[in-house]
Amino acid sequence: MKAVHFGAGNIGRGFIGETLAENDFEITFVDVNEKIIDALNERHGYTIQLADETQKKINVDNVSGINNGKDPEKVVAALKEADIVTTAIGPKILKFIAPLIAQGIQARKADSNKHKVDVIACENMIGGSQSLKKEVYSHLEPADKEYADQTIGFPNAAVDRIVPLQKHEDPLFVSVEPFKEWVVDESQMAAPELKLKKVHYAPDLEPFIERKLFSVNTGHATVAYTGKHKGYDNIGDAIADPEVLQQLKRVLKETGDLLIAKWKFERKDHEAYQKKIIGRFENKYLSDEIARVGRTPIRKLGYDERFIRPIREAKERDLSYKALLETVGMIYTFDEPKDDESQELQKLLKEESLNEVIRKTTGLKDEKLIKDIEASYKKAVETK
Ligand SMILES: NC(=O)C1=CN([C@@H]2O[C@H](COP(=O)(O)OP(=O)(O)OC[C@H]3O[C@@H](n4cnc5c(N)ncnc54)[C@H](O)[C@@H]3O)[C@@H](O)[C@H]2O)C=CC1
Ligand SMILES: O=P(O)(O)OC[C@H]1O[C@](O)(CO)[C@@H](O)[C@@H]1O
Repeated sequence: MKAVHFGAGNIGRGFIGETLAENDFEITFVDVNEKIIDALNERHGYTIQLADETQKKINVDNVSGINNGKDPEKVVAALKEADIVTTAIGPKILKFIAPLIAQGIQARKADSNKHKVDVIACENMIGGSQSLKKEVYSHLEPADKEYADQTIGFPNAAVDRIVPLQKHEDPLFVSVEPFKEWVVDESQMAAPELKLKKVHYAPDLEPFIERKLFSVNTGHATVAYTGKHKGYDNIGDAIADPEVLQQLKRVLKETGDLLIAKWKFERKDHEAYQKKIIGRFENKYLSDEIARVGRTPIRKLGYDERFIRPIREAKERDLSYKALLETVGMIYTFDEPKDDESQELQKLLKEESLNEVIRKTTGLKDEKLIKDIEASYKKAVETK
């Protein structure tokens, strides 16, 4: 069976590739990074290493690569033959690969291919695959859409594994944490008979993705922004600081109370889940930069993202969101030269009123919340 995977980066090679290979797929990675694509085509395999005391190595074989910047027609040809399509490319990049996926669908239609296939976006976002579907459909004619409605699924998914930036001589080598969880919304699949082992299929993804995004991602980002505020550059150093750890625990208490109220998780199970997450962030075998975990702060400040959505929903339910607000204040002080969005945010704060920047970045219209964030930002500036 054949898989086409967009994004041969950290999670692409370090998690999705591993899982597809374990399920006996021949994998075609699609990426614009020439060095990675050349290495995949030279060696047709790469190694993953677990970041724990075992240092276990896992080989991923039967892989090749296509540079979509240079050879888009080869990507369309691969999509024509694919049994599954996956992405781990970044939420903002999905719209750039959508035209190619649309051409792949048109090529399958031209072949009268009735074989059903799922396109699964493995990105840290709510509704990733459905959002990709919208982009893809914007490039299709009505008859193509009808064909796609019958044969192509876009099931949302949640993927969880910490894969930091990689700095090895071998450009394909990836060091990953041992923990991994990939959940797919079964109700949105076109080909539910194709189930991957080691992937969990849920009748409703929402509780899973919210639990993951508002615990792992809100929590990790809190360590990054609080750590940066205190002058750290590395997640391990930041979380070793009792004040950063305390802020993480306060934030997780707030998102936990919301998740328990909303999805009726058992408190003791959820607390065990949170404890495990903190242990994952403290993993001494991983070296993770704050610049990576805090990357693209404007995206992370979004209306449906890991901070503003739990704040909005906690407010609606009369639950506390004090610590979340404090972290949001610190996000606006995140000045990271390696991150373009952080620089854009700092520029915005110099050129426009604070009120305007908060409205623009969060999409909020709630005056009280906007005022609260203003106060929280001012406090973060004073205490930096
Ligand atoms: N690294 C992690 O621990 C996790 C990441 N994710 C999600 O996975 C996605 C990817 O994250 P990472 O692997 O960390 O990033 P990454 O930067 O390592 O990988 C992204 C890859 O996409 C490629 N790319 C960028 N623009 C492209 C384009 N137009 N066409 C083809 N390829 C293009 C890049 O060259 C890169 O190889 C993100 O949405 C992230 O939220 C989800 C869970 C864990
Ligand atoms: O990819 P994003 O959304 O920038 O966020 C990075 C996140 O990815 C992870 O590595 C895994 O979900 C988290 O540790 C981190 O919070």
